[in-house]
Amino acid sequence: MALTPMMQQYHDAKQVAGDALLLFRMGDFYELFHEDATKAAGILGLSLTSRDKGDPKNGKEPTPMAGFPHHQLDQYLAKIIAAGMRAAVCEQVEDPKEAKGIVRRDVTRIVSRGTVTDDTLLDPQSSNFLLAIAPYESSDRSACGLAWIDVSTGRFEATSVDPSRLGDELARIAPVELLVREDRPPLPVEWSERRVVTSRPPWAFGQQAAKAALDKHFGPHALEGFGFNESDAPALAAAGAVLDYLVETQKASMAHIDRLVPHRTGSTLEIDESTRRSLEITKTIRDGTREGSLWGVLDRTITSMGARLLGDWLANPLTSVDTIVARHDAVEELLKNASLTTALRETLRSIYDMPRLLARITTGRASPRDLCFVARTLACLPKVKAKLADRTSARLEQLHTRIDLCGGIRKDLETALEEECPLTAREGGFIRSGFNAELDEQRELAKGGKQWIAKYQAEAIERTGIPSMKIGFNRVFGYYLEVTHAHRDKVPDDFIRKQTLKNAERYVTPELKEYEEKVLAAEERAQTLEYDLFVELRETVASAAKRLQATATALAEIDCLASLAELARSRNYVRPEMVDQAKLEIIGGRHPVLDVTEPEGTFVPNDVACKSRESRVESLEEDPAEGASFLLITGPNMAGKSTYIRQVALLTLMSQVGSFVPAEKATVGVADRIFARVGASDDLARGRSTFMVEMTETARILNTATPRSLVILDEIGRGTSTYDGLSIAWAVVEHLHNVVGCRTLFATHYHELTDLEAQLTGLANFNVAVQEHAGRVVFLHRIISGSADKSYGIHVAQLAGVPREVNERAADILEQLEAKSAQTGESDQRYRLDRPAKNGSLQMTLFEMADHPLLDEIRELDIDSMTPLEAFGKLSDWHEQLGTLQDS
Ligand SMILES: Nc1ncnc2c1ncn2[C@@H]1O[C@H](COP(=O)(O)OP(=O)(O)OP(=O)(O)O)[C@@H](O)[C@H]1O
Repeated sequence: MALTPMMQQYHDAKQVAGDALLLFRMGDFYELFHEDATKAAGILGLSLTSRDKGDPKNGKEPTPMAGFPHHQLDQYLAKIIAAGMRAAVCEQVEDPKEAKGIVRRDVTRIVSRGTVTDDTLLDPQSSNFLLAIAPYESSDRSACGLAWIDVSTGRFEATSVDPSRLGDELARIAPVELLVREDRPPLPVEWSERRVVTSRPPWAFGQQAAKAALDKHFGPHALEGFGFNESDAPALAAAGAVLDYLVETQKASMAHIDRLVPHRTGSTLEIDESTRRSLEITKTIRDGTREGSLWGVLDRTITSMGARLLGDWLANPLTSVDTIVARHDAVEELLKNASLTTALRETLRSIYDMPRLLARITTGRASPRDLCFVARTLACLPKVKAKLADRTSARLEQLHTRIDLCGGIRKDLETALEEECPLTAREGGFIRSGFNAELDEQRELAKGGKQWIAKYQAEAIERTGIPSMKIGFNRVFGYYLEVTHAHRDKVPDDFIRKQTLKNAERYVTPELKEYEEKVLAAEERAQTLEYDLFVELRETVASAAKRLQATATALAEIDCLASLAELARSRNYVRPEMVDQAKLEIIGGRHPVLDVTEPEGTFVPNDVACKSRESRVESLEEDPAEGASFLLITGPNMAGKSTYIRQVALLTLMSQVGSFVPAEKATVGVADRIFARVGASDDLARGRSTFMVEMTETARILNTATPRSLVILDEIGRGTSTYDGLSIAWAVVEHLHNVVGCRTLFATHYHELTDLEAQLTGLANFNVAVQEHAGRVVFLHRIISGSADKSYGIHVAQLAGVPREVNERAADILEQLEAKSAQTGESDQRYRLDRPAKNGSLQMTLFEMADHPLLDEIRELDIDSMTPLEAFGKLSDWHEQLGTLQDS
């Protein structure tokens, strides 16, 4: 059956929309049809109706249909986006009055999580990145290009990474939507969950398509100017893919995306996905929220752009001492000058989210209110600039210079706009009177006309003696005089009847028509003029977008620095001394989150001192008693081991972000990478057990840590049997101490490991002090030198409410086991790993297996040629064989 012209138009639009829900504008409604209508009815709570009755004879079902009034578009877009779907908005693109035949319609934009620009659909405090992943393979290289755009601010960056680092980069950038090649296997669940994943054809990721898209947008040769080179081919392929997608779906000017910034590894601290999660830098492990994370505690910013920048700083701590020190200098100046900081923060309260306003202005989606917000922000700039006039630190000096007052634009906006402006330009009334003579004239005419109509009504009442007669207006007849049936006989002859209602008649007169034309024409003219003036103003601001954006970036940074100063003041933080050596000395350090959440004064501060093997060797020549590189921390459950080691990692990270730290004194050597393996987590989604996850992460640390890194490890080897676990922990300690030599804090319950202090010169034992009082333990949370005497596991079980008889039985068993082990001379170290210094090969001393053939294999093993993961695999293998042997 042939389609009606309108349904043909619908089908054409649906081709463009693809899998996005097509919102098809029909008069004052957006309608959805077919499958889209059925889906929308479920997601959006719309009632499902049908457009026709179908054709039962030919087996044709009625066409499902659902819709909503046009003014509710934003509300429904928000729901569609929240449901992780995309929506294609198909508008009427010509005036129905002027249409010959059916009105023309076009898909004007495709909206998804990663392409929204409306404030109502965005999280003010987070960037909203759309990220493309471009797989890249050449004869000598396999890489992944990544490019991410925040359309709501215009930020655009790209990088090339080794495919193994893809998860880390996704955790760092935290995009909301991913563009992937449709012919590649689906991404692992943990990368795609809570994100929209949009498939794109392979050609979209090709080098040629990318070059064409980038050249078209930025102009030829712009990329070299941005600092890209030949080795960046994967990054550029991704950049082209993401830009091309925007051009295709947004159909608006993307002029605000005026730069593509290369992201270079090495300039920022490398933090892998699991470390980011374990340290709870931007969200908590428990519920994935900002509240309770480091970001939540640190953020005292006033503006949304400041909050986003701080999030960005936390995701990308610095590695250059000079740049970090420049931030610390600025924070210190603001901390010392409290009145300046208070005044700056007060002014920032009147500043709006400029990057997002500018994005809407340059893409032509701004409202008069957006322009009004720009004007208000510009009005604050002289105050901010004046306040920074006497600054002394280099960074504040630079920021002061970067604030461009944009006086001309401010004056234009202030003379043109009313104090309060409406949300849509069509509402009108936002241009000040006196700004444009023609507009004033038309407004007067329209106003005068309305007064005339009121007067005409009064005169008509007097002339006819019909007191209830009133003048009304509708779109069909324009102005009319309404007379109830009771007064019909008093209607004069010059009234022309137009419409009969149930209780009344409607009439027009020649005079009424004449004035109506004048009024309506004036109103329409005023509206058009006002809209044109609005577009002109919008363009004035858009043409200065670059200057305004640079000023906005400076304001965001001032907000961040002032926020760090305010935090340092209110929480009593100190400035860390940054050094270019791999050492760390903290006195009276506190965990930044527990410091806030624990009752005031109850958190017990602790010290730390360690330095990498290299720095230790250097300083040993001066002072043989200089600190260790490897701190082994034992202590009862619940004593505070994990808290302590995390605290050390967090204080290092905070220092490199530019923040002061919760401590009495801190000297921090810049780390190139921080690794945290804290707490057991499994990854059932990828079919990996807790132990497998632990080993993969551990292997990665051993393979990638450098002498400049900081490693914190908690309970390594806990996910397997005691001896396997101990063997692995042992080997890990040796590798980190002997081979890597980086600063390491290792919390463990394997007391056997404390014996290593005698063999490994850079290893020092620490434990967490407890007091035993009337059979109960009291946790002092104080880290002291030396190893713990026992685990107090049973005491903790008692604290946790394990029934008394179970606890007593456990204590009984423990006693018997200890007695047995004393008798036989056996200890947990039966299967200890022994590394003869001579050939460096790892051997296992299996006391009970003197003649087992496995021993030869073990003796011959060249551990140095294996990766740690291979070595662990081998160990597990042996233990398994040993187990079978013992069982038989
Ligand atoms: N320095 C401290 N001051 C005050 N309270 C602390 C301190 N350190 C830890 N705590 C408290 O002790 C609790 C347990 O700490 P943590 O989880 O670090 O212990 P743990 O030794 O790692 O335990 P387990 O071995 O059972 O994992 C924390 O939740 C915290 O409330």
